[in-house]
Amino acid sequence: MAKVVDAAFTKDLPKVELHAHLTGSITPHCLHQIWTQRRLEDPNMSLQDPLEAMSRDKSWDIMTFFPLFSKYIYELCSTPASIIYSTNAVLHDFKEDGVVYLELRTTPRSSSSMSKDDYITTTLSCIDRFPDLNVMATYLILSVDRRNSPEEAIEVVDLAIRYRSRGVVGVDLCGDPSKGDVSTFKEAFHKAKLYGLKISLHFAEIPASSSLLELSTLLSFQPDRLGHVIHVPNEIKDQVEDRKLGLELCVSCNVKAKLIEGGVIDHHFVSWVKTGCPVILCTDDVGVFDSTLSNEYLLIAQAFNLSRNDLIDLCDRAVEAIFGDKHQKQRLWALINDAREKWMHTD
Ligand SMILES: CNc1ncnc2c1ncn2[C@@H]1O[C@H](COP(=O)(O)O)[C@@H](O)[C@H]1O
Repeated sequence: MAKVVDAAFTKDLPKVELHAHLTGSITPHCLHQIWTQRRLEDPNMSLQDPLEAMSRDKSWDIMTFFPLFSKYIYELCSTPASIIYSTNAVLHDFKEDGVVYLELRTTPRSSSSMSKDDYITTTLSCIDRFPDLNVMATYLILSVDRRNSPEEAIEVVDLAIRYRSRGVVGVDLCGDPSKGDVSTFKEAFHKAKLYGLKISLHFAEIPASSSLLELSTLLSFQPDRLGHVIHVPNEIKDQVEDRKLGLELCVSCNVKAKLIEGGVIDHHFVSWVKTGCPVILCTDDVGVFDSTLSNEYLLIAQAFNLSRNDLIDLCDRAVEAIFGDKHQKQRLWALINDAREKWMHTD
């Protein structure tokens, strides 16, 4: 009997998740709990119920997606209590899906009841206190938003340096790709590199953010990994391949936010997986796009006719690109070897 790739198999795979935005990973259900509590405290609160605002039949594009955070979820999750509740839920959800190593990324933000420092220490405390740390190791990446000023970007890097000993492993550049001038962040990313932080960059998400100038500037930041890599011109593709950069591919996000034309079968996974770059399947924003990491593996297997061994190999290569240390890598490779052994003997 052929050994099928099904949901039980992809859930059991020891997966690493390297591109998950914390706020985008909160489910509408969890946000609804926070909304309900807020309504009890303030019956005049006018924010829409997340079950409606983020209903599953809603369709997203670049114009509607980014304001969902800046104008809605950030309003809802603006207190330490809501950050604790939602971060714990996100950690629990990834662990339940069979994630064994997680790098969560988040943009430091403040509100009337917390500073950026408070936001980060609150998130790090949730990670420290997570009861299943031995099952799922979690690290934090701090994000610079493309709308940030150069000073704000340096502030993010300084925070990352300050909280390094507590589990911050790198910095990211994210946000609406139609906004901002990436060259203004040179100094910030240079400082990050100088202090030994790892760098991941959102790269070529839309045609407008894929000019030779922008992509060459981003490569000059010496990134360790790139996210999305959709509209990459050939000369830049060669450089990415030469450097063997880790590539964080977010299939459902790209399809559902219409960053690519067509469906999963049309995804650029197929062109990158043939290169020497480690390809890492990631969820991006599971709370919005409603596809868990195990489901991403299933979708890719179905679309490209991949076997169990192909998926185990994919998990194996992904480990090369983690920002964690060699002990984490050894732990992950041991888990992957165990999975290979187990599934070889299971129908
Ligand atoms: C198409 N995918 C994407 N492309 C670019 N940036 C994205 C993103 N998905 C999420 N973000 C960035 O992550 C923030 C939310 O999480 P945090 O508040 O940081 O935890 C968004 O505001 C956006 O800046």
